[in-house]
Amino acid sequence: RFPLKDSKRLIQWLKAVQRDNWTPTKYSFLCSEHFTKESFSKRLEDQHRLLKPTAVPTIFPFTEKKDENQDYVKSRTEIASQILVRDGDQPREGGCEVVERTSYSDQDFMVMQGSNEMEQVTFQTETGSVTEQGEKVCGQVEEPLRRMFADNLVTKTGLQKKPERPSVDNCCESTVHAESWITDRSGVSIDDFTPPVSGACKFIGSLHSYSFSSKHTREKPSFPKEQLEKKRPKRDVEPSCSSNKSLVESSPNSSLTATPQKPSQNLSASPADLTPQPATEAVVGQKGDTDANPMSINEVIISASGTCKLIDSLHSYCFSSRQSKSEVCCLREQVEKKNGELKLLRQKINRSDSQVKKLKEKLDELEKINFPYLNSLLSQDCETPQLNPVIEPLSWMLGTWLSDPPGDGDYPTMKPFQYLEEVHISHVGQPMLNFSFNAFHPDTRKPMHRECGFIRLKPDTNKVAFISAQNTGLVEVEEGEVNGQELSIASHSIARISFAKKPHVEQITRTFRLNSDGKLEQTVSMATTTQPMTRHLHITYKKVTP
Ligand code: HEM
Repeated sequence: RFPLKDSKRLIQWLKAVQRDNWTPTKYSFLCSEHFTKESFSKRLEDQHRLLKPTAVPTIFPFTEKKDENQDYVKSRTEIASQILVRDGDQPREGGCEVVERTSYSDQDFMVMQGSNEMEQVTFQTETGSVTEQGEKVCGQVEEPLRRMFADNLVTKTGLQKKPERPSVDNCCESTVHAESWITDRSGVSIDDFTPPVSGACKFIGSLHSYSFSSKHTREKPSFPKEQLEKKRPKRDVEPSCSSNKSLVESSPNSSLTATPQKPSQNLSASPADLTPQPATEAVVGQKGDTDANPMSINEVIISASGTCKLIDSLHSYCFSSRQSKSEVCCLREQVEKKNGELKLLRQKINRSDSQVKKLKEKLDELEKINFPYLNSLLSQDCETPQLNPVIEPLSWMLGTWLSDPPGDGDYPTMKPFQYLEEVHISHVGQPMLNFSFNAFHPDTRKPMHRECGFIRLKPDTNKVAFISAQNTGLVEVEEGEVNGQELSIASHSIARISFAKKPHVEQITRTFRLNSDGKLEQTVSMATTTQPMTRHLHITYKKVTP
């Protein structure tokens, strides 16, 4: 820094600088290149190079010597006195972050012009290697981050607007190199890095600006210098990434109000990583000036890269969050699609249910047809009237009976056959029994022989009359006796339709018996016009109703 408080030395400096119409401020710095080796001493504790309080710059490759010009010297003296009157504040540490390359009379020398506005950027000679280091660090970060960093740097410094000056020394080479690195990527907006339509990303993106503005705030650290010095790593220490904590600590005056929580386990840098590192020797002046410890550009790069890494790690949460949201949306679409399919399936099921219901009804009908005896069972719901006492001797015949096993049929004129038969013998309170015999084919369940009629008892006797009408066109009356649980009857009269099939039956005998096992047994014999009395049927029934 220019020794603004030391008028004598300030005049010497200004005289040496030979710059017209220029007044140094507390943000003005002179490059260490303009001082002899002897102008520096080393700090005992850390061997840090310090400018001696008596140092005056002497190294200036001017082609013209103006130091002999008395007017010029006078002018320098006036300027120095004005400064002393106007500027009573002691320059503060870190008061300059950005330096300006200036020249005078076609001669290049370095004056670092710092301001809170970070107007311009120039690298010092010494920072060249460190800048490369910074670039290396930046090069390790992802391209979007680099671009974002460059964008921020350009935006903040207005580098694009500054015409590039020809370089004449190492400092300037560094400058040019850095500028080209920056301007090559200057067209990229931070929005390019920030995911679109993401409030969180925008917010985190805004933290990048804080990562730079926080450098400004380091000009005015809230903690004592000693504390700061302890936190500072050595200059030759490789800068590392910063943690979230360090971000907060390094920005004591930042208006950052949100503190991201635990951004990444990978970022393990200590809080000291983001504390201002010692500026290059070129910007260190006398003892009083050593307090002025501005951020050099390499520190900006390094710290910014570390901070940007940190902020970048926050973005990963945004991305994962957005990815999760995307997955949720995807799943929601799938669920909606499945719901649609489910709705269609339900409609199909309803239709199927309806069809099943109809089929079931049809099946019931078919079962009734195929198993007419079951159908008969259903009809048993009717309340049975009181049994007429007249027919009490035949009461053992009451009930519904099913063939068990299938009945056997034979006759000399035919092959033996089997058949199923259901028998209903009931009463309605009258002095007679109602009966129906329905035979079915055992395999096809097709109806075969059927007959129905009445069984009457002659009151107070065991004489029984059996009146039957058959589907073959035969009408007959059989009479006989009931003895116990056996009824034996024989044809009394037979009539038939005129077109009855031949051979005509001429005689019929039957026997009903209730066996000891509770089964009803029937035997039918007949005589036809061609065959003598021969058994035609034999069957036993199992009672299926109480
Ligand atoms: C009391 C009752 C019945 C009488 C009077 C009767 C009478 C006859 C007569 C006259 C014939 C002809 C015989 C021949 O061709 O030589 C016949 C045949 C036959 N009957 Fe009966 N039948 C009776 C009950 C049944 C029953 C319950 C079945 C059981 C399914 C049955 C099944 C047959 C069969 C399969 C034939 C031989 C084929 C035919 O001529 O249709 N009959 N029956």
